[in-house]
Amino acid sequence: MAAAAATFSLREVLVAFAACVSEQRAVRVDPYLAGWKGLVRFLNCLGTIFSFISKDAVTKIEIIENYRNSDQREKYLTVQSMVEYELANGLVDLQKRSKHPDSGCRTFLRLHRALHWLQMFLEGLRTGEDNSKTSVICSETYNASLANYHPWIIRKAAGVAFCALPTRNTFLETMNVGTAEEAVAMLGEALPYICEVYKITEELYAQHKLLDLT
Ligand SMILES: CCCCCCCC/C=C\CCCCCCCC(=O)N[C@@H](COP(=O)(O)O)[C@H](O)/C=C/CCCCCCCCCCCCC
Repeated sequence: MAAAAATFSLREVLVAFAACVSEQRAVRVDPYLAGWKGLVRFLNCLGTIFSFISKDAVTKIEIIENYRNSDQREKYLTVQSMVEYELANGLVDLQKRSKHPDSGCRTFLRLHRALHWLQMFLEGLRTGEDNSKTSVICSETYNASLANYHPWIIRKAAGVAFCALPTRNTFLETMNVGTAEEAVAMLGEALPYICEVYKITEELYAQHKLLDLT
């Protein structure tokens, strides 16, 4: 775990999410994906029991990266331009998944919902007692957010994986920031950026009635 953990840096994740919001309050896709990639690296340090989660996150990241590497890459520069482009060109399955099963809007929504969980989880870690259990913080925040969109079998598998999480202090020390106290301070620095990205995206998706894409 120690060698793999060395490749993760909470600072890099913070910098990525800090770079997401433009002066016009648009959410830039590239740093958003870079933030998620950093988080997936961290998840991979925690053991193979989390592989099914990181694989799904990587699949979603790659779908959007493919749009960013396509001829239409400029349309996918920000979440705002992606929504505008895909809606204007009928590229989103609004009722049920059919002709455009992996639209940018649908795929981004999955990461956006996961960002809500992340926001609550990091806040729980930040404010938790020294001896609190990461597994409890994780399952409580998961049940209050992402679990609402997952079938029983995924919820069950996630619940089993959470039991393998280390204690809060070991978890904080794995973040490569220094002591647990220093990691808590950096979480306090990172959270406002993550919250802002979440809030802007949530408003955009609500405005276009995209929050329930199946
Ligand atoms: C700052 C460092 C500390 C925090 C470290 C957190 C690391 C988290 C890294 C990645 C989180 C995973 C993001 C998962 C995205 C899930 C997207 C999703 O909801 N997918 C489902 C729906 O997709 P479609 O079928 O509609 O295409 C899919 O069914 C999900 C499958 C996999 C299971 C997802 C379980 C998510 C649990 C999230 C908690 C992660 C626990 C991390 C422990 C620290």
